[in-house]
Amino acid sequence: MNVIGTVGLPGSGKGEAANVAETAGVPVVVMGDVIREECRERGLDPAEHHGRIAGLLREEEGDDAIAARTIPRIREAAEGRDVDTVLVDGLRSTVELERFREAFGDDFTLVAVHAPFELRAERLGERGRDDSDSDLEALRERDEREIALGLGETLERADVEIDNTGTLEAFRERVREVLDVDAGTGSGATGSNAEPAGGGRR
Ligand SMILES: Nc1ncnc2c1ncn2[C@@H]1O[C@H](COP(=O)(O)OP(=O)(O)OP(=O)(O)O)[C@@H](O)[C@H]1O
Repeated sequence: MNVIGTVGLPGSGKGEAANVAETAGVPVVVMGDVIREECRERGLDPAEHHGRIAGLLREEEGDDAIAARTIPRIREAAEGRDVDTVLVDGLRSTVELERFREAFGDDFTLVAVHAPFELRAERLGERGRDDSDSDLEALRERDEREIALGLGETLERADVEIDNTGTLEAFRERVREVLDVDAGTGSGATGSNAEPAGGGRR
């Protein structure tokens, strides 16, 4: 099984990469889902407590806690499906990277998605998912928080780099190349069980 992890600063294009994977029938495991689930188990609203619970999990179970909890989900995502690639969205630190390398060895590939600050700010502003993203200062703070967690160092240790400074279509094509899937049929090297691409975009 090939496990492809993505890493990138806020707004770099990780979510888009995950959309491309899903459209091509490649299962996507989102590390943040582990935290959302933990929030619910503790009776807390994830929208409000996500950051605090992520920190708490790391304190209680170690810096690799979220990666450790994600590993069985990755294996489950591939189980019973005619796929041999799984995409993992949400790596944040080298500790997590090491945990994945330990679990999957050479089958783990870290893909860094890069886009400059101004472009990310513009794209996040356009998306309107989070009002504060249109505020450059808020994005700068988010960047700093992520870098403090170890995201910068993790980016530097990527196996594959994707530059997301061109069109969305060019980016999607590059992601398909890295995932080794086709746009048209969703079949590619990951198997034939995939849904047809094209209409599945969120
Ligand atoms: N090449 C591109 N051209 C135009 N828009 C893009 C491009 N790449 C991504 N976008 C858009 O920019 C926004 C941010 O991208 P995306 O959500 O994939 O980032 P992200 O890395 O997942 O961010 P976050 O960490 O905040 O979740 C999205 O609306 C996405 O559709």
